[in-house]
Amino acid sequence: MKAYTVAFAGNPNTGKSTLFNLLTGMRQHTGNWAGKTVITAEGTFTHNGREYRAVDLPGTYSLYSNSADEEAARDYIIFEKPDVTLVVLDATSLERNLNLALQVLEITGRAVICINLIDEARRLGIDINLKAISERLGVPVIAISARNRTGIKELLDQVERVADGTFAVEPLRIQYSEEIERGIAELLPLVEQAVGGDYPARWIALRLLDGDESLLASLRKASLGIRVSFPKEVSGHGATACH
Ligand SMILES: Nc1nc2c(ncn2[C@@H]2O[C@H](COP(=O)(O)OP(=O)(O)OP(=O)(O)O)[C@@H](O)[C@H]2O)c(=O)[nH]1
Ligand SMILES: [Mg+2]
Repeated sequence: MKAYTVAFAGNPNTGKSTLFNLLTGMRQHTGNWAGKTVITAEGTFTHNGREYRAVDLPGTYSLYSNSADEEAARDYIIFEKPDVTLVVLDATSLERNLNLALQVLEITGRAVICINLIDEARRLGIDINLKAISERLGVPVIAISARNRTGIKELLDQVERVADGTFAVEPLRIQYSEEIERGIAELLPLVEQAVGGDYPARWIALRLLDGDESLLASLRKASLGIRVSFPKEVSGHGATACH
């Protein structure tokens, strides 16, 4: 049986490495300051008799191309195509953290949302409606405390269901302004032709509209060349940001 690959994505300091260490028995550095994980770490664990390869991605606030960390996390999800991307969120600042979850869902529906630090949220009196978030996002949403080791079995059960297709994901698709949607519609056939069906064409079209040169460079490196050049005034970030 082939091992499933699970990539851990999330904002800095949301407990990705704490969860990674708990599952793999490894000792990735953890700490309470941002940017601890700079090198992607790999380990393995088993659940229900199945082997999983865990990949701890650097913490990022987005998957645009603002830093080497963001490019590394983005490229891993796009090109390595993990069976499941586990998006680890901080339960005490969900609104900010959900931005990254939405971006991951634009790239892949094979995702599970892991709301970590639920112990801290409870202490602060924060009540989270997991069912409502799951229905809205179209993927499983589980609350855990990596520090207290609670919710881990439920989390891995859902990871398994997404990996083996038992959970039929329906990732939320963000509807942008008419102008942006028109741009996507124009670009989409060209992107699909260039990259084929294995890559997230809508996300790539969106990033091209935003002038994301770094993504283009990564596509070229993967021999998925798209012949586009950006006029200077178009280049930049933010036009399609979902925040
Ligand atoms: N209260 C509480 N603290 C946690 C929990 N999980 C992790 N932490 C703490 O949160 C801090 C950050 O944890 P890390 O695992 O280093 O976070 P990370 O997401 O890997 O951080 P980066 O590598 O910077 O992206 C550490 O001090 C952890 O002990 C949890 O479930 N509850
Ligand atoms: Mg880390």
